[in-house]
Amino acid sequence: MSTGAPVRRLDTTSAEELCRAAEKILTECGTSAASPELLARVAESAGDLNERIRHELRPVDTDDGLFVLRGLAVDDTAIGATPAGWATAGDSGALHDIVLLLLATVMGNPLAWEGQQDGRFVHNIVPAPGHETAQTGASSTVLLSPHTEDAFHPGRAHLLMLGCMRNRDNIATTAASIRHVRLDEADIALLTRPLLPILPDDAYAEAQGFDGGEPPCVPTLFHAEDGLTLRFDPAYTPVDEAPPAHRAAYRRLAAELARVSRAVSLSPGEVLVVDNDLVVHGRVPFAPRYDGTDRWLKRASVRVPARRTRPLTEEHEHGYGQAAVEAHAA
Ligand SMILES: O=C(O)CCC(=O)C(=O)O
Ligand SMILES: [Fe+2]
Repeated sequence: MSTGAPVRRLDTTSAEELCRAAEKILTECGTSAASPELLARVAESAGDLNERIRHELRPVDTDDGLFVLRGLAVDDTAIGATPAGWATAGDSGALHDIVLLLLATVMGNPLAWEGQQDGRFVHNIVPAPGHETAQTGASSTVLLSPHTEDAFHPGRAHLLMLGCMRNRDNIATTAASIRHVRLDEADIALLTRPLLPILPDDAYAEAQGFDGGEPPCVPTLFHAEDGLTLRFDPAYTPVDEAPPAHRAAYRRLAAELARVSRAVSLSPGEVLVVDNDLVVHGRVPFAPRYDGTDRWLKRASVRVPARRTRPLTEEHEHGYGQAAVEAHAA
């Protein structure tokens, strides 16, 4: 069930075609872990997918800044137990990693990070013991505050994909679009000024130790050709260092995002696609089960070549020494 999110539906033939393509690649490569061979096979296979699949994966085209793709199936028995953490997930649900990579490749260029989840292109998002209150995907009992994915980095995704494997308690992802927010011109003017840095989040231990330069100050809002975009991660932004007027504007933006926030509870097989320049996402708190039946999402990040949704000055940021790795040659 998804509350109010635009839905796009893959027909059965297309879903089967995707599944067969993924099975073939998995048989040939034996794993969904990144390798040049796997990525080459994904690129080739994505190029052969039918027109209807391409149509359903057209760019996000409403102010909601997201859509839910339905029609794919997940066999709850075949995927096995929910892994106890990303580090031990290995090839669990590998077929679905490859399906997600194929979809990501139709929409753009999948991204991986050397410093996150062993450089995999598809991440496992599961609650992990000891991380309950972290501000990362591994948390559970706290609200994961609304954020732009990898906001600290100039190479962050344009699109974020969350594919649902299991979600027995219907735990919602939250999503709030900057295009639904009401702010006055003075607040917008303040928030388009580069006054505050966004520091690397707790999923990036190495980047947090970076000593190769000062954290760059970045604007929170940006006037792109087709409207406002945002780069927002309050849990990793030292908002208290800004002058009072700026702080107040930042708080009003946060309140507006909370006001327009929607809950999207994914069912197995559904894939949520979020425009990471328009929408901040998070997750409601929940009680982890830790018995192999926990909520389990697969996450992929996508760069869309030639998108003009960000200030050009981002190109000069050091990115805290983290390198985003693109799956396919540009
Ligand atoms: O668990 C969720 O619904 C979202 C978690 C999250 O922020 C992410 O995976 O990037
Ligand atoms: Fe996230």
